Parts: sequence; structure tokens; C-alpha cells
Amino acid sequence: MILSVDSLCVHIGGREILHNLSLTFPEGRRTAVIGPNGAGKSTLLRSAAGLCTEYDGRIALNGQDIRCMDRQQLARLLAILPQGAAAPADTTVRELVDYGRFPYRHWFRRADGKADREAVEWALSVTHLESLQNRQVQTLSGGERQRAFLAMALAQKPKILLLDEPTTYLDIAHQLEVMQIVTDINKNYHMTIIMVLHDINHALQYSDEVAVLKDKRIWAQGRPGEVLTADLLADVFRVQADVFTNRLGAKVLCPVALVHPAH
Ligand SMILES: Nc1ncnc2c1ncn2[C@@H]1O[C@H](COP(=O)(O)OP(=O)(O)OP(=O)(O)O)[C@@H](O)[C@H]1O
Repeated sequence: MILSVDSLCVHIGGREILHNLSLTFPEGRRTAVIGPNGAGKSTLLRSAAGLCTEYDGRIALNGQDIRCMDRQQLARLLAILPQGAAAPADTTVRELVDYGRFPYRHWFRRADGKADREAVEWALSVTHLESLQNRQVQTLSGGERQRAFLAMALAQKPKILLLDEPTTYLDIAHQLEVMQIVTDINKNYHMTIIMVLHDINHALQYSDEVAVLKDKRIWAQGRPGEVLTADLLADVFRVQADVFTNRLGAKVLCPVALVHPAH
């Protein structure tokens, strides 16, 4: 399942947010979308998920325009974990994950089918939430809550998973845990992952492709190790960075200082 964005222009409140943006997300790969605050990363993800419908251009799944799909049809192919997702009060983890089955339900069929139960069990299992399934979502820690929302998106059994800053507010161990779960899902189930990340080193370590957004446009795109350089960080983020090789032999960028504008 290939997600392609062609000549995408988004205006919100009379302001241009994305300008003539074209991009193809490779099937079965993990793509990191990075860029400064306000570059339009969330808008790109929300548009691709059908949540932002006021745009010019074309967004397609395997060549089919998403505007020609109804909400349930799109949700069987693509799931999004948005920033700051909130659960209704008094919802248990299992109930939350079960909401992820909405693309497969009809108004006249409320009862759970076998496929629904299996999808919920699977989503709870890959996110290591079995023991927490009867807890109220509002009692979970930040890391546990993030896994619960991830499980809800997975219960949709999508071909493509969109994650908007999935590690925000998590400590470093829980950040790595979420990134590892996402990597396992990608490897074991061939699910395409598209994730907005702020941590450049997560993009280096956990993605196969990177798309860099700046000033409403794609600034650079390609393999993370080639695209993410000290020069790019200076150009895009105005940050000086040192480059290291870590103990796994992987490239690491360490931000050191702001680039001072030339006088
Ligand atoms: N509903 C909205 N109403 C008005 N402006 C909006 C709306 N949604 C987004 N914007 C504006 O569009 C621009 C891009 O926002 P977006 O959230 O897509 O950026 P981002 O790259 O994801 O930023 P961040 O890294 O800070 O999350 C911002 O200037 C934002 O204020």
C-alpha cells in the first residue's frame, strides 16, 4: 500500500500551511518526517489521514484518491495516532483498544466478532498491555497511555500507521520502548510507518527514509544517514551539531549551539 501526496497545498484560516508538496512514502518502510515547529508536519499527517479535507492537490493510496473513500474504508487502510490523544472518561484500556475496531463495524452489528476480539488481543499483546487491559486509561502513566493509544490504532489493522510525535513527554527508556514496538510492527507485519519525530537521533536509528519539511515545503528526502548531516541541521534548524559514531557503529548528531546569524 503506497501513500502518495501530489502537489498538496493546504490553507487554514486564509494562511498557506503547505505549498505544492509532493512526496511518496515507500511501502513497508519506516519514514520519519522531521522539521522545525510550525513547518506543517502535523498538517501533512492529518491531511493524509483524511482529518484535514480542505486542500488542493491529491492524496492517494495505491493510486486511489482518498477523497473517493468513505471514512471506514480509509480507516481500514490507514490509522493515525495524533498528538495529545485523549480517552473518554472511565474508559478501560481494553475498551479504548476496542474503539479501534470501528472501521469494521456496522450500526446494526454491535456485537464483537471473532476477528474483532483477535485484533484487540493482538494489539494488546504487541504493545505489552495485557496486564493493564482492565485499568482505567486515566490512571495510566504517560508511557502506558501512549502504548494504549498505539494499541487502539493497531486494532484498526491498518496497512499504514501514522504517528505524530509518538515519544513526546516520555522518558528516554519509554521513548526507546515505543520506537522498538514500532520497529517490531514494521518488521513482523510489514506495516508502513510514517512518523513525525523531533529527535534527530531517533530518525537516524529507527527510520529507513526521512522527509525534511521546512517553510511549507520538502527541504530534503532520502536515507537518514545521508540526509541528516551537520550542514542540514544548520540550514533547517539553525543548530550547530557534532557528529559521532555510537557503539553500534551508527551515526549520531549532537546539537551543540545555535548558529549565529552572520553580521
Ligand atoms: N487549525 C488551525 N488553525 C490555524 N492555524 C493552524 C491550524 N492548524 C495548524 N495551523 C498552523 O499551521 C502551521 C503548521 O502547523 P503544524 O501543526 O502542521 O506544524 P508542525 O510542523 O507539526 O509543528 P510542531 O512541530 O510545532 O508540532 C502552524 O503555523 C500552525 O499554527
